[in-house]
Amino acid sequence: MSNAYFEIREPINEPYLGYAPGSAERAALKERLKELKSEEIEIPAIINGEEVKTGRTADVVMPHNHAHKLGTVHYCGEKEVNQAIEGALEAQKKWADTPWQDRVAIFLRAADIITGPERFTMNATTMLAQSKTPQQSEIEAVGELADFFRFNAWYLTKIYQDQPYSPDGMWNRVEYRPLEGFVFAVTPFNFTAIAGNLPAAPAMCGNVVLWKPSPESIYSSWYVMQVLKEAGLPDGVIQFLPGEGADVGDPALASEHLSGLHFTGSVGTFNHLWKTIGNNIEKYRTYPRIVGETGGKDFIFAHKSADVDRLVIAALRGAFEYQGQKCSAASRMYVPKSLWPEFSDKLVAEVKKIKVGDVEDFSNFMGAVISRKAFEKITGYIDYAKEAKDAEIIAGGTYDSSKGWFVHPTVIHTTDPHFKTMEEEIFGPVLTVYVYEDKDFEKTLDLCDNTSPYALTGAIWARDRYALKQMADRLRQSAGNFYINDKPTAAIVNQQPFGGARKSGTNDKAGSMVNLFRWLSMRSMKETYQAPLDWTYPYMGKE
Ligand SMILES: NC(=O)c1ccc[n+]([C@@H]2O[C@H](COP(=O)([O-])OP(=O)(O)OC[C@H]3O[C@@H](n4cnc5c(N)ncnc54)[C@H](O)[C@@H]3O)[C@@H](O)[C@H]2O)c1
Ligand SMILES: N[C@@H](CCC=O)C(=O)O
Repeated sequence: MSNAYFEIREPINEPYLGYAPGSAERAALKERLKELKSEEIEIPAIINGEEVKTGRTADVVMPHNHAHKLGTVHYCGEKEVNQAIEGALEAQKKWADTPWQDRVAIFLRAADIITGPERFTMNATTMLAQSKTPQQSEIEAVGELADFFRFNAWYLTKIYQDQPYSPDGMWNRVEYRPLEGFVFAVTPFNFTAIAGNLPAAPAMCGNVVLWKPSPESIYSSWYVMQVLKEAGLPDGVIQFLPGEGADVGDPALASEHLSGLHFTGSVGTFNHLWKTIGNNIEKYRTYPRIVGETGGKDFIFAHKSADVDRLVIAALRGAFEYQGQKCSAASRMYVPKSLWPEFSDKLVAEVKKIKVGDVEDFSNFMGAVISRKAFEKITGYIDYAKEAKDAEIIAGGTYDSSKGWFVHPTVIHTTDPHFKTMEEEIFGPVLTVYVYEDKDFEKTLDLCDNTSPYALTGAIWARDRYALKQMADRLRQSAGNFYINDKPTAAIVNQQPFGGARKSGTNDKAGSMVNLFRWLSMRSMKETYQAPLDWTYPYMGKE
């Protein structure tokens, strides 16, 4: 390979297709959905490029039609994890020395496969596996995933170019090495883009990765792995290890070669993984980097000067798109008394128009929640609100699990700012609103800041500029992604780097240079042109 100094063009965000009636993309997507549904697939592990069928299987079904089987997945355990670690360390010898341009070319090619020939496969598999509408699937399984690959490739070149100062007589250099060992990527069910990015970002930096996808979205994760293989990812660089959490997690975290954890999921799982790493700390050859993005209790805070019509739409989309199963979803709201009658009338009227059902019916705005477990958790909160004296359900509150895990968009009005559903992450289509006295604006900002242990996303609404400033200042630590007169969801790579602090995670912003730095270990190098020939210093000279 030539030693030429290569550059890649600054990417732009992938434009989304609209899937409007009569469009070619709508017809193509419907066709792909039909094809995929007509077949059952077998999902093995992939270790060193080989398909491994363990025989410990589980059914893969659709959340909106749980009787429909999409396939069978083979689960891994300690034996397969240990094989994967050994194979990854072997693959690392070549991969870590592969020039950056050859590494990133694979991910740039994968982005073009995702947005080109496999676009409708990517969209359709996420619709079927995670019950997303075509819109919700397009923005992430196609748009965001391709953006992650393209922008991370570009950021990486910027990092490599960042070099230290060299005074006369020397050349100071920094080498951005991959970590020594393997990175363990553990991914959540709700975003195919996150599932793909968590193993890909460290791999692009020259690391080898064990990827444990979520059992609840294994179907779309499998297709991401196929795209990476198709793009030329060498064997062993990303080991695909489906399985139950601890079956894969315990042996991976017990290895002396663990060099990093790239996690997105719930705070409970992250705390467990962090503690396990802490307990194993003496074993490791290097201190593992720990990156984890976790839950949220995301807010919308309205001032009395807010534009009510726009606020209603932001609340509806922010709370109910993808059934509220976004870590960023609006789940608590603070509305001043002076706006409440108009706001609640309009919000309830709009929520009543929402259609919930099979995502293959494109007139639906919402599909099903991911699993029986999620359904029971969410409906438990709804039932709790139904019984509570200090809360009233003003929209929704109904659910049906006979065919799929359907929960209707639900709005709770509470008189208690610490009501259970104002404080705990529900991860479903439930929005709780607390109405405050206009004169208590400042006190309510304090309340908003102190109510939840999370600090992921938040949105403030006002026309009054001074009020906006006051809100932004007071809520500075309340959200890592902060929105002004917008909904708190739908961050875009390279536009709103994503992540939160407090109990929402380490805020290492997915799809940013900050994230990539976590998978690189700097080696400072100083080359001296004329090393001294004399060990004495001038101050030692005779007076
Ligand atoms: N902050 C963010 O960027 C962000 C993005 C998406 C989702 N989330 C959060 O993720 C959660 C929803 O996702 P979920 O239900 O998939 O989360 P989860 O914590 O239940 O699972 C996440 C992953 O961890 C795995 N896991 C569980 N126990 C494990 C163990 N002992 N060892 C190894 N792996 C283990 C699961 O199998 C899954 O792959 C919500 O809390 C949501 O807020 C956060
Ligand atoms: N990045 C997504 C949320 C990812 C978490 O689920 C958003 O901004 O809505």
